[in-house]
Amino acid sequence: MALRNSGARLLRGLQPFGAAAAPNGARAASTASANGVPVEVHNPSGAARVVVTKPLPGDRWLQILTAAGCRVEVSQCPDISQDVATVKKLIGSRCDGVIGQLTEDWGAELFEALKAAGGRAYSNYAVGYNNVKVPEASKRGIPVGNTPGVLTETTAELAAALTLAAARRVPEADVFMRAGKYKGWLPDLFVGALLQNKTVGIVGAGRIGAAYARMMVEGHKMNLVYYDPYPNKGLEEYIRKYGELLRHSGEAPVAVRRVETVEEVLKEADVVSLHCNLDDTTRHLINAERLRMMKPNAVLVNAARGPCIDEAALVAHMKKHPDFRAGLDVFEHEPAMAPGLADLPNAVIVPHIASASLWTRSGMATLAAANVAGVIQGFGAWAKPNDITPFLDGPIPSLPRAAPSIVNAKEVGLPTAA
Ligand SMILES: O=C(O)C(=O)CO
Repeated sequence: MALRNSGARLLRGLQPFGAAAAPNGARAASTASANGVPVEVHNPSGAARVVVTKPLPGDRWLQILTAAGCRVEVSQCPDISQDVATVKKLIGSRCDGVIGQLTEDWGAELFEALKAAGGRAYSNYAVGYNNVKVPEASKRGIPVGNTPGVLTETTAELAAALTLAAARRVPEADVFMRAGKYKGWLPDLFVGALLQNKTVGIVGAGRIGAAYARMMVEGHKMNLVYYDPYPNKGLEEYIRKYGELLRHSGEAPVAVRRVETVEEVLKEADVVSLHCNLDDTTRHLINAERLRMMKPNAVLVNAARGPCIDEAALVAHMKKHPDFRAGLDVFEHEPAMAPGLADLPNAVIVPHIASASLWTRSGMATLAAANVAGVIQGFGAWAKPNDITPFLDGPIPSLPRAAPSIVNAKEVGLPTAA
């Protein structure tokens, strides 16, 4: 069921993102039609045409594109997910670049349409890009951007919130209160799990996984066990130093250990949080067999990608083990949920909002725009993709002359720019 944009905005209680924003020096938006799809047009006389498939928050992204001489057309299509046919209409016969969404299927058909329209750049408005068949873009010489760095803490905070909510049964207790069922304090009312001094396990110790691990280790003095094909020495060092600090203060120190297999994490941890990319090696990483390896009262958190968990197997496991808890931000077949999931009191479920802080969502827009504007202006790929802060504030004319994060820079021969 496609929710209409306007309805969704009402639900969020927000003004439409970017509507009629007139960035410095640019004229206010007008409306037009791109092959029947309504669009809002900014900087109509811009030399390069850039399509943005959804309204985005803030207006720095628009300032960046208009300063780069782009005419910007923002889709006003009311469907939440725009299908390939709609995006092709938006691309039309001339399009220099697109900022697209993780809900769109960017494969051969769309990259062919973009190439045929003279397209030179694509950026996902997301750090994850499992919706993008990058080799199809590379084959056509189109750089693909993403938005790392600005989601790290926001996403990790939501994963931590899901962990606490699941461990301490917050949504269940909230529903109970609202139903007027609270008749007085009881020793056994909504008894949950204490996190302090337990073991948190993470699968994937990249930026977001490491930030989450720090939050759980520092905040709750948990020990960390992690699986990642590559050691995260910085994280290990940080936790060792924190352990030393605790020891000096007369407290039990915390420990960190990298293990060789996902199974070791699952067997050992009281809380397991997934922070891996979705690819063929991580699809159904958590299946019935691996769920059985976990402690029957463990907490499983997923703010990565839904298909990393076999959701039907999870539902069956949670029915059998009512003390097993899950905190899920993402779902295998979004926006649908596996039958029975929504009825489980031991599941905490939220609608893919891990990156939903205004700072992050605006920063993602800035980075996506800088990716597209950078490539269109002939800049190379930013040499320090782990430090995108120079793009986030400061006057637009002084931005680095680079595209902040291009995932296939090497494949398309984009040079590195400092
Ligand atoms: O950026 C991503 O990959 C998301 O899932 C949404 O923020």
